[in-house]
This record gives sequence, C-alpha cells and structure tokens, in this order.
Amino acid sequence: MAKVVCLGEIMMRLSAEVGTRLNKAHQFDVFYGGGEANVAVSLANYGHQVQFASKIPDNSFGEAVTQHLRSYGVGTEYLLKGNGRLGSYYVEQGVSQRGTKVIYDRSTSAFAQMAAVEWVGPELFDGADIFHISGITPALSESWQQLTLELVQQAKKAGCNISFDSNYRKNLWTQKEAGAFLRKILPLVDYCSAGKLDAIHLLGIPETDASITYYYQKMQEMYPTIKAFYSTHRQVHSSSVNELQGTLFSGGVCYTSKQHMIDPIVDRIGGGDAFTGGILHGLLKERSPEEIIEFATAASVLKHSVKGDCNQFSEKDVLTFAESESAKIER
Ligand SMILES: O=C(O)C(=O)C[C@H](O)[C@H](O)CO
Repeated sequence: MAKVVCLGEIMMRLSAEVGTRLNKAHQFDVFYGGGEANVAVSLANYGHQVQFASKIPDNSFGEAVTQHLRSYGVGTEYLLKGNGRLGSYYVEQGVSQRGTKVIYDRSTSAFAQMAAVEWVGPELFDGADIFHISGITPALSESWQQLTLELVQQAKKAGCNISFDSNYRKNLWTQKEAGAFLRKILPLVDYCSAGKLDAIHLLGIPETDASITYYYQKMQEMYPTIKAFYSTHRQVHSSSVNELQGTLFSGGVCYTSKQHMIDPIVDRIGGGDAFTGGILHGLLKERSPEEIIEFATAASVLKHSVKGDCNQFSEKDVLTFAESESAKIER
C-alpha cells in the first residue's frame, strides 16, 4: 500500500437537473469534489493510504466535505480549518449538442485565500511516494502559484514523486498565465497529465496533423525528466455520447487503450481525475504500461456512469469492467 498526498481545493457542486438552465433552477443536487480530491478518492478506493490536504471552513459545509472524504477512506489529518467559506460551483448540464456550463463561486474560499504554507513542518510528505497537485490550484491566485512551487520543492526534498495534472480551467486564468506557470513547474514534475491541447495552447508547440505521440515527444524534449505523460482523447458525438481513448507515453513509447463508447453519459465531471487516479495506481503498483493505460481508461469510462465528481469503483470493479466491458448483469 503506497502513501499519497493530494493537495487542492474541495468544493460544493450545485447541479441543476438535466434540461433546466441555471437561471431557471429552483433546486440543485449537491455533490462534493475537486480535481485533486477526486484523485484522492480514486486512490483510496484502490487501497492506498491517501491524505487530502486543504483548508476548509469550520462550519457545517466543512463537516460535509470531511465526511465525504472519510466515507471513501481518504485521510483528513491535513484538512486545515479557518476563515473563509467553502468554494462552490454551479453546473448546467449539457444535453444533445448543448455543452455543460460551469460557474465558479470560489474566490473568497478558505483555500483560495491562503497566502502562506500553513502545514507545519516536513511531516506532510514523510514517507509519501507521490505528491499530487494540479493546475487548478495555481490558477486561484498569485500566492497559490508561489505556494504550489514551494510545496512541490518541499515534497521533492522529502523524496516524493510529483504528479501534476495540467487541468486547464479557462474560467480561472488565461492560457498565457497557465503556460508561464507550467514552464516553472514542469521541470520539477515526474508524472504529468497533459495532452495535445495543453501542448499547443499552453506550451506553444506548433499544431500539426501529427498524432498524439508527436506532442508527447515534443513535451518530453522540453522536459526530459518527466517519466510519464498521459491524457484521454474524446470524440464528442453529443453531450451524452462520447468515445474515449487513453494514451500513456513512457520510455519514448506511446501506449494506447482500446476505444470505449460511452452512451449515455450520466455525469462526465471528474472523468479526467478518475483517469489520473488509474494511472497513478498502475504506476504505484508497477504494472506494465499496457495494463496501466487500459485500467486508467476503463476507470474513467466507469466514472461517466455515476453522478458526482469522484470515482466510486474499487480496483476489482475496474478490472472486471475492463475485461468484460459490457452491460452484462453479474450474477
Ligand atoms: O473545476 C474544478 O476546479 C474542480 O475541481 C471541480 C471538479 O471536481 C473538477 O473539475 C473535476 O475535474
């Protein structure tokens, strides 16, 4: 069982029912999630010892996210409590050719307002194999850009592998700002979730008709110490029908999963985090690249079948699905 530390913001998601626009909504479904928290849940589901570090308010919503994380076995020792609110976001779910819309309300959250590393001492990373962070956190403030780099440096000093998911969010910062930050963090990263769009729009790699391997090769030339790049490729037929395929670039070779048809999609939010969770699990278990990419892509496909931000499947569930991949009833 490996030890993993995930750090980021966890929020309350308020989702209008399918077919209702946000400006007409009278009721919302409530979920809890955040890019890094979702990865923490996946890894805890697979049996790893995971801590989620963040800052939350000392009120009922802080309690709700703590219970959410604990219900999946994620450690909450490093959940700080303090001033500010729980960040939230609203979702208007896409239907047919209309895409999903997200509105954030998070700038005054306890986490977003942090201006110094408040976790005391190096023990946050003691014995940890991986420190996972994403591009959402540095997008929250200039302070968080500094803190992210500081934390990554501390984690590296403590011997952790650094996992970074670029997770570009256009509602939080510009491509130029994200690109400038990526150039600072990527030299420190070991495992990197970034695909073709990140390569073109954030790292300035010229667009060509070439396959994803070309973009991975270019990113690898820029950042030779990164041990693995990975991403999913989505063919969008409509908001509820997508095809999904995963790729993993490691040791100069690109490994491709089978292509999955997802029809219908129940909830696609967190599909990328489920994929990253699957990749990190495979890397921690030292599985072959072929096994890793099939597992991670299957985990992401499964996530699309359940409501909420996080993956709710065990390793056995994912393996069973990856092997059978059908709508059969298991008896
Ligand atoms: O969009 C964000 O910042 C979130 O963290 C909310 C979701 O859980 C996340 O986008 C899923 O990847």
